[in-house]
Amino acid sequence: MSETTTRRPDPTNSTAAEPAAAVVDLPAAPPSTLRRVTRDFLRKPLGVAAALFVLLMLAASVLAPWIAPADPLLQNLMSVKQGPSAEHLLGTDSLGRDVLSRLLYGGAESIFGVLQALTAALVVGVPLGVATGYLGGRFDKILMRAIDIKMAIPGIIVTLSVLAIFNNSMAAAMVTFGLLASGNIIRVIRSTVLGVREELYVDAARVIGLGSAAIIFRHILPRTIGVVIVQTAMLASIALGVQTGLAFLGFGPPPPAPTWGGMVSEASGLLRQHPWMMVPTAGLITVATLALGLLGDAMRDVNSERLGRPQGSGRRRTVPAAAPAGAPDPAALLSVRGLSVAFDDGEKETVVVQGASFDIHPGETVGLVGESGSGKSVTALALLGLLGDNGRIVAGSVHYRGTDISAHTQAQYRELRGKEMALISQEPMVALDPAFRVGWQIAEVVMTHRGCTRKEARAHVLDLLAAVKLPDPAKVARLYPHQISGGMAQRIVIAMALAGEPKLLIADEPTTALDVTVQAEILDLLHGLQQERELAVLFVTHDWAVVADICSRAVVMYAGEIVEKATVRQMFDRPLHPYTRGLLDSSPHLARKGEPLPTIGGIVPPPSQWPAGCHFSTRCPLATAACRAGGVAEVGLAEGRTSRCLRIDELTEAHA
Ligand SMILES: Nc1ncnc2c1ncn2[C@@H]1O[C@H](COP(=O)(O)OP(=O)(O)OP(=O)(O)O)[C@@H](O)[C@H]1O
Repeated sequence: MSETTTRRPDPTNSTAAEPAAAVVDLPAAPPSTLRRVTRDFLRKPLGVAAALFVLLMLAASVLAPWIAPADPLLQNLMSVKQGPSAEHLLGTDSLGRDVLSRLLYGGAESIFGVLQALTAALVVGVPLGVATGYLGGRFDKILMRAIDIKMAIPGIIVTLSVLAIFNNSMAAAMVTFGLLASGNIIRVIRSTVLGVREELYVDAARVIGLGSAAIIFRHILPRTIGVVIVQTAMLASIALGVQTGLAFLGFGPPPPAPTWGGMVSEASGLLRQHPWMMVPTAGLITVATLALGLLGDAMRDVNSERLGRPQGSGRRRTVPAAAPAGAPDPAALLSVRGLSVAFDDGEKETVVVQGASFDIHPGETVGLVGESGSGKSVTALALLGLLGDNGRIVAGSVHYRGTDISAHTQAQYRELRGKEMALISQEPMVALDPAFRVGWQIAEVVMTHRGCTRKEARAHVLDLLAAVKLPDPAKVARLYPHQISGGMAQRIVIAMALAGEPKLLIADEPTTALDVTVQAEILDLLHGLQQERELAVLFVTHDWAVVADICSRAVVMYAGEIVEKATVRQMFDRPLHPYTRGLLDSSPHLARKGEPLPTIGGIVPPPSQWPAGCHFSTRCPLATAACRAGGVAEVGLAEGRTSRCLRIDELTEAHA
């Protein structure tokens, strides 16, 4: 077996002060988020110009009583309908009132109307959009149907009815407009949240035991900010149009009070005799609308640059059978019996893991091995209650420290995840939220599970970063995920997994995404941590070299079923299932020099195409008609081994 192990640096050569190959050149500590956002925004000239205009407009409206050159109501019949002059920079109207002063005073009314609409739309739209996207299910269905119905009702009729009921109140009209517009906001935010909640860092947050509220506030809401900003800017420009339109029609403050819409209305009446008046009034509204749109675009771009593009993990894929469950092993930390998992694709439920039984004892490392599509990850996620909305355990039990957790609610799983069991995933980068410094992300887990203060959490974070052999923990803690390498990211994910001091680690191909040298370092690290902390580990892998390196027992899975269980030595010496034998023979680490690498012909059938008999029968060189006739049970063998093969006697004899 020693020939099969990978050659790795000796972990004993690494010290916290001078970690061997783990040492990486750390980038300089990043500027603060606000500084980066400001710097990125200042690089967008149109956005800056729009922001300046909007700020100027707001300031001018607020400061109108102090900066307006004249009283907006003061009439001067001696100088009516005048063009721009030194005395009246934007001319006068039909009663000789100063147009600039009236525009300055009228701005407050328009801006106030826009704010009323935005407040109503955002207060209703953002929480409902986030809740419906995150929770899904019946709440989502009912809300979406309600929005469909609301969309079918003409908004103008509703607004005019409200104006009639509320005595032409502009405030009532703008709030109504905001409420009507909230439907769009709900939809747009919902679709963003639907994408974000599938991200692995959200799963990772669930794994570490964060509740829904914490996940929404810390991980979902920040990702919706860009959308909210764009929607707010778009809505502000539409609301400005609605407010000025209603004022144009004569709603809102009656004359002689200045309003932008009222001034455009007056200008349109004077179009032939005094066309100039239309220029500053309609021009201001047009430029204000344009500026709000450009500002929204620039802020959206800055936000998406800051957060990075949403990283689809591609982990989710589309998908009743049950196996009898035996008694759990009371000595095991985790005892799985007859576990079947199914996914619902909206039309039918498909079983993807069937009748899986295995145990993990305290301090033991068990390898879960098989080709891609065998059901390894689904089994691992089922143990953690992370099957998502369309997956469920349809049969069997999962006993953790003597308690069956297979029917746990998400609230109950949250108590376990992070504190008792933790997950290290395949893709460390996507398990980290790109918006936050890594130190903060680890501190969040520490505070959640250890109930300590921020200051205490900071000390724990540095200890954890040192435990995963990262040089200069204080500097690493200040980095953002995009500033670290894959190997560092995996060390940080491991530190997060250890933050709650779990007893069971589930490592789902934690080295697959890393290059070979880094893989070896991470394996060393995991092995060292497992020994130091006496952790039980379920190591999901397709790599026999990894199994040989760090596992004491192996569980082999094929097409949703466990086909063989044995100690690693037994399995390497005497595989008792044709699939295990085929897998071992085709392992590059076991290849004989000069001989072509044997392969198992064909591919793992998808769950919908599992054969009626032994699942491996379509690829098995030993399969007979009996193998294809019906399901094959798992048989217990000597030395605690099991195999799911009808020809087990011949296989045993062949090895004798
Ligand atoms: N969310 C899902 N919905 C429907 N089917 C799924 C879902 N997740 C996994 N499956 C299906 O379950 C089967 C087992 O997938 P799983 O990811 O557990 O395999 P695996 O052995 O871990 O493979 P890999 O090494 O590629 O991750 C596959 O056929 C897969 O398509």
